[in-house]
Amino acid sequence: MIKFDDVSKIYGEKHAVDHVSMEIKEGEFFVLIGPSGCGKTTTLKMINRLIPLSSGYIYFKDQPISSYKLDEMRWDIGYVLQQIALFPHMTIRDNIAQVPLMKKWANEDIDSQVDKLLNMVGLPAEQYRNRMPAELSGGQQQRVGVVRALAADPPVILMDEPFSALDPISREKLQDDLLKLQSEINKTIIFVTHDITEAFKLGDRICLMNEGRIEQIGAPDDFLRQPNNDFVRSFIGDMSGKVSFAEDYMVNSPFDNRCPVIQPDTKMETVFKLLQLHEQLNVTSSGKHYGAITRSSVFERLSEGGNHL
Ligand SMILES: Nc1ncnc2c1ncn2[C@@H]1O[C@H](COP(=O)(O)OP(=O)(O)OP(=O)(O)O)[C@@H](O)[C@H]1O
Repeated sequence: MIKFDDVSKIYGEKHAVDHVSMEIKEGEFFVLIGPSGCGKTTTLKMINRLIPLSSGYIYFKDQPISSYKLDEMRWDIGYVLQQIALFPHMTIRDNIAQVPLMKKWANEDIDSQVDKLLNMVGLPAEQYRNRMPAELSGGQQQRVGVVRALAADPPVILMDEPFSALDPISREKLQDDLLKLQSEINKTIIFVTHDITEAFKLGDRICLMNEGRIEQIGAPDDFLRQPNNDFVRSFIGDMSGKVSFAEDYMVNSPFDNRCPVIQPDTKMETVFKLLQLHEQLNVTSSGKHYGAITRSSVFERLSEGGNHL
């Protein structure tokens, strides 16, 4: 869907992005992560031509991005920022309707699209479509930002730290909702964050950058099992402790035969996500409820040396 071929961006002497080649597949949730200043935002903004390339090529649907008419390309690539700027004098509906209007959608199609998307992100359309932005909380405005980016049905959405200004609870909720939304609409999402937990939770694949270069690209599991080098190891450092815990859990879990979500062949990253990112798992099998387990109860019992959960 998006391909980088030896792309660089140079400011003066500095390579903000340094000979990057990578491919982002259709329908993929692709996360760009790395320390501050490593080139994440520059990489993202080159895709929708907010920043011109110094050298190399970026392809969108097999065509160089420079071959598209700028407006039309941007309509096909939604964009969500950390601080979304809704037009304060327009209703939520009108804010969302801007790109569909430019694409000359019929009013009734716009209305049904706005309502459908608002409902999908947990803002019942009846209640929210006619409100003004000032009547929404920060988290609700961020949801509208996601809807606005999706409004004209673009195949690709770029997201630049969209949840980083939110409190942890709203942030986790929005991450969950975005994952659910992604499973329903199956867009290609390229998501910038500097939060490793967020990257592991959301990403099908993660691209870890450092000083404009790619240190590693792969599924979360690849990072955990086969970090490319010391930089990767130290970047995911905190995560590795959690991994050995998840591995212990896999080995010692008495739930293997009962828990429908954790089976002996369940990918480690799935177990990891379940345990680290959900405080509680409800364990059921064949309609029978075995009760709820939490991370801390697993921890406690494993550390007692037993596997008698
Ligand atoms: N317009 C500019 N002029 C000069 N240097 C720039 C410009 N924009 C970015 N840079 C430099 O390019 C490098 C990459 O910046 P970029 O914003 O892509 O990093 P980032 O990984 O997104 O960082 P952060 O996580 O802090 O947002 C940085 O060293 C930055 O100082």
